Amino acid sequence: MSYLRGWFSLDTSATRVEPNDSHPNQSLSVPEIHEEYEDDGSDTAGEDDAPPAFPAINSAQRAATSPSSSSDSSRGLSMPTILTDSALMPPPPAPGLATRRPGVPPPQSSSSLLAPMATTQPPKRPSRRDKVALAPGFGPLDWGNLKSSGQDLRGVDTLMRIPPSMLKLHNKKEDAWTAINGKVYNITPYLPYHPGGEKELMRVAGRDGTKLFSLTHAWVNADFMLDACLVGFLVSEPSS
Ligand code: HEM
Repeated sequence: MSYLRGWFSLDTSATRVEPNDSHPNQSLSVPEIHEEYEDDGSDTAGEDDAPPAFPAINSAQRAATSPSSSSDSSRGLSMPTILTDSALMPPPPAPGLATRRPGVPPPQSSSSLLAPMATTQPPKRPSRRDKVALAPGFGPLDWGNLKSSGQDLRGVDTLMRIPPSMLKLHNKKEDAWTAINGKVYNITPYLPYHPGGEKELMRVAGRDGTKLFSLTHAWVNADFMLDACLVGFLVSEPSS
């Protein structure tokens, strides 16, 4: 501790630094550097500067270490214990990745590190019931091309006001109309392009198909799909 005294006392051993030209108002008191920092015990009777044992003598950490080094540890000089393989936590009993099969659940084990079941299922195949093989040249892009070709897909000269009794007359494949959201479309040209098949599409021929259409695929934009097939607007039956 004696070496610290030089910092706090203004005794004569402090070297005075005279102000120089560049800092005329400053003066610094620099302690004289002592030869050695070791405590000689002469003026610090009763003080103990030895660092505390770490871990503390009675700590749980020390109690957990090997008793063979107890004599060293009491002086805080113990070496850390190096764990052998058998002292380490054993690895989980998971089977290798090579044994995993998609769709086959891993053996039930709470300690398994395998991915959860949901990610081992094979992709779901679409239901065959709804799948319809479209003829070559009748895909969505082909329908888009036909719509923009300028070909007449309406079959009428002007847009009409169409009551249900008139709609009803157009229920054949060669002449099929349906109403979706108040608009009447000629669906005959679209029949071979419909991804759900002709048969399903014909279920709404000659009638208001809004409900069945929305129940089947509300996300499909009929307005856009059939804009080139618009023939008129559904109106209520005229009272005669
Ligand atoms: C009247 C106007 C209709 C239009 C413009 C239309 C259009 C479409 C379109 C664009 C798809 C493909 C949807 C997708 O991949 O997400 C589709 C699929 C389908 N549509 Fe329609 N549809 C119409 C009416 C109907 C009707 C009345 C039915 C009968 C219930 C129907 C049954 C189906 C079915 C089952 C599919 C699924 C086909 C598959 O994924 O393989 N559609 N339709």
